[in-house]
Amino acid sequence: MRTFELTYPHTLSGVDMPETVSAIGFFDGIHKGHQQLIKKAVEIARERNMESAVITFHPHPSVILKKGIEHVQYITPLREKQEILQQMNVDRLYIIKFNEELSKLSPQAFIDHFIIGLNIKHLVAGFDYSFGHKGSGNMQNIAEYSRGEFDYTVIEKVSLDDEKISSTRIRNLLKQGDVAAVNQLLGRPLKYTSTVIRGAKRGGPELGYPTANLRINEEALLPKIGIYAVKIRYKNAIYEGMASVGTNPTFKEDKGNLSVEVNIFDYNNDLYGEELQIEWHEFIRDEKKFAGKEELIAQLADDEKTIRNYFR
Ligand SMILES: Cc1cc2nc3c(=O)[nH]c(=O)nc-3n(C[C@H](O)[C@H](O)[C@H](O)COP(=O)(O)O)c2cc1C
Ligand SMILES: Nc1ncnc2c1ncn2[C@@H]1O[C@H](COP(=O)(O)OP(=O)(O)O)[C@@H](O)[C@H]1O
Repeated sequence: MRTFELTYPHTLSGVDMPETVSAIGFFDGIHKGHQQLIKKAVEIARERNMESAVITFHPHPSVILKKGIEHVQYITPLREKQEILQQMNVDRLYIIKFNEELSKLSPQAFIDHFIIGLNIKHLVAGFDYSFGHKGSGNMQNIAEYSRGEFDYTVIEKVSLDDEKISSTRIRNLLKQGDVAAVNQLLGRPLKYTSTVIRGAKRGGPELGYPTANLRINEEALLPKIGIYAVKIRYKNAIYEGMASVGTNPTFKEDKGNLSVEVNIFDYNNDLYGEELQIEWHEFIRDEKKFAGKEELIAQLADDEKTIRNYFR
């Protein structure tokens, strides 16, 4: 997959670009609905002997339009989005960096610059996709803007349990800690990739449960504070383990600071500076303040038992 970072105006010339079939959208999460849409673009590209493409936006337009006030966290940070699209056999990824001027383009100017201008011959988008100033262009009136240069496919609402699959629904489930339901909507386990940093050096020596502390990735959404059954990918191997998202209230010196830590089962080696990928599988319990470390240790032993059973 080739990636192109564009802004408005971009300097790519349509005549030098291959003809593509392109999916367009913000696609946070690349959930099952998004997947249908992107697969459709890849499929039509194949039929027409064209390259497949995805047009997306980064950062989220609201970051630009609210002048940096809002700090957006993503279900799939950009790097993960790229990995997933690559796996879906997308040939070209156009990442558009939103700006004030772009937000003011008329629907016709948007289409001329970013669709016709990138030599897109077929566009695939969701039924509720909109474009141009204040979103006045949409998939119902897009034919008025196409100048006969491209045609399009509209993907209807994709539901699970009678409710639309959407990034908002996934964000709400994450706030409730329901990672199992999130995984259903994503069609794969939710992931969190980061680097192991040093913690208080308490887990191994004092508790008998070493925990790899992950650097907080400001761009990534986390499930709510609590304890989770997880799988850990490290150097092409997969381990089971238990993760804590929280502030370690039992130890007041950690107070207020959010940490993401994971105890990896059947593993014993230095991980400082290494990159791990956590897959969230199930919410186990809320974080608690224990009277002392003996009680926390007993709870950790119990969590381990619960989680080993869960994976069995
Ligand atoms: C599975 C798991 C469950 C945990 N549950 C709690 C908890 O309920 N309350 C709490 O104060 N800390 C909890 N912790 C966090 C520990 O307090 C923390 O991992 C320990 O203090 C080690 O910190 P360190 O890695 O900075 O040395 C949990 C950690 C793990 C891995
Ligand atoms: N099974 C394991 N799970 C997690 N970390 C482990 C494990 N075995 C060894 N380690 C190492 O031990 C470190 C955690 O030990 P810990 O005493 O909790 O220190 P820290 O407070 O610095 O995280 C990890 O960062 C990793 O390098």
